[in-house]
Amino acid sequence: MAKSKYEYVRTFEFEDRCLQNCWIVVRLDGRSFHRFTSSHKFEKPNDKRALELMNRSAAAVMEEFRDVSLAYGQSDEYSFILRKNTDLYNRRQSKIMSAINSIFSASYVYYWNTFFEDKKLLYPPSFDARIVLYPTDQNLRDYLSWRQADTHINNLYNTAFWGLISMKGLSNNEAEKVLSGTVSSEKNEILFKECGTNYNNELPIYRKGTVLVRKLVNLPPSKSKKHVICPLHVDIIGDSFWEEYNEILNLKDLILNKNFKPDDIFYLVKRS
Ligand SMILES: Nc1nc2c(ncn2[C@@H]2O[C@H](COP(=O)(O)OP(=O)(O)OP(=O)(O)O)[C@@H](O)[C@H]2O)c(=O)[nH]1
Ligand SMILES: [Mg+2]
Ligand SMILES: [Mg+2]
Repeated sequence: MAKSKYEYVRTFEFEDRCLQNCWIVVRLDGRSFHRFTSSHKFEKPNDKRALELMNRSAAAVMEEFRDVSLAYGQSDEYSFILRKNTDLYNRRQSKIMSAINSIFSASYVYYWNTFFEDKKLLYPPSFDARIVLYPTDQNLRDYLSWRQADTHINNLYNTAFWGLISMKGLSNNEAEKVLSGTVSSEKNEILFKECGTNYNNELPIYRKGTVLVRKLVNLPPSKSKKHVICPLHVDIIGDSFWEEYNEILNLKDLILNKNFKPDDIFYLVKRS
């Protein structure tokens, strides 16, 4: 086909392929969610429905892209891990990042009413995105450990902060002063003594965040093998998670999961 004289503009495009052999991590974060969560009166410090909406939207990304082998979310952020040998979009950064952000953001709006039946969406939420490449398995695990440690630090602080305000009647400034300079064990103790709350009894979804993993399971009634995405609220810093889900780092196919109970929460991947 003859080329038009305008064709040369393509030469301005640049190559943005992710380096081979690296884990690709896409992290999304809600833009100005301090404002968004207060406009929509999210519960403090954690709104379970909002976290479940984030999880549903992240599962939509995993339904679309098989090469996302794991995702981890907390607060207004989600990280998506693509297999290190993926050739999705020829590993082009801008394509991968923008497609994931778009599916996630659209799903967040699409599923809003499923989780907030009684709340109207007042304005369009939006998310920023970045992409980071990690060359070693250890780097990838350290990245995920960093995000889960962040979940713990923020959630312990927020639980103590809002506990002092709602149960002890302190002002924001007073609560901030009580917690200033305290280490984790002191925050745990303040929560227990002042608010009667044992931090360990807080919901795992708040304390650990959510990791989305793929499983191959037998589902009733036909008992046929189905590919599902399961939200887990478990430790991903230690070795046991990585031993149980060793196919993720070893880039192996899923094997039938015998521990799966059909009343576990899961999202069915429709196109097999
Ligand atoms: N009430 C409530 N607020 C939440 C919840 N999850 C997240 N947030 C709010 O969302 C904010 C997320 O923090 P950041 O991502 O650092 O800040 P941001 O306001 O989104 O600003 P940028 O990310 O820089 O655009 C928190 O500071 C909270 O104000 C929740 O479950 N309940
Ligand atoms: Mg944010
Ligand atoms: Mg954030």
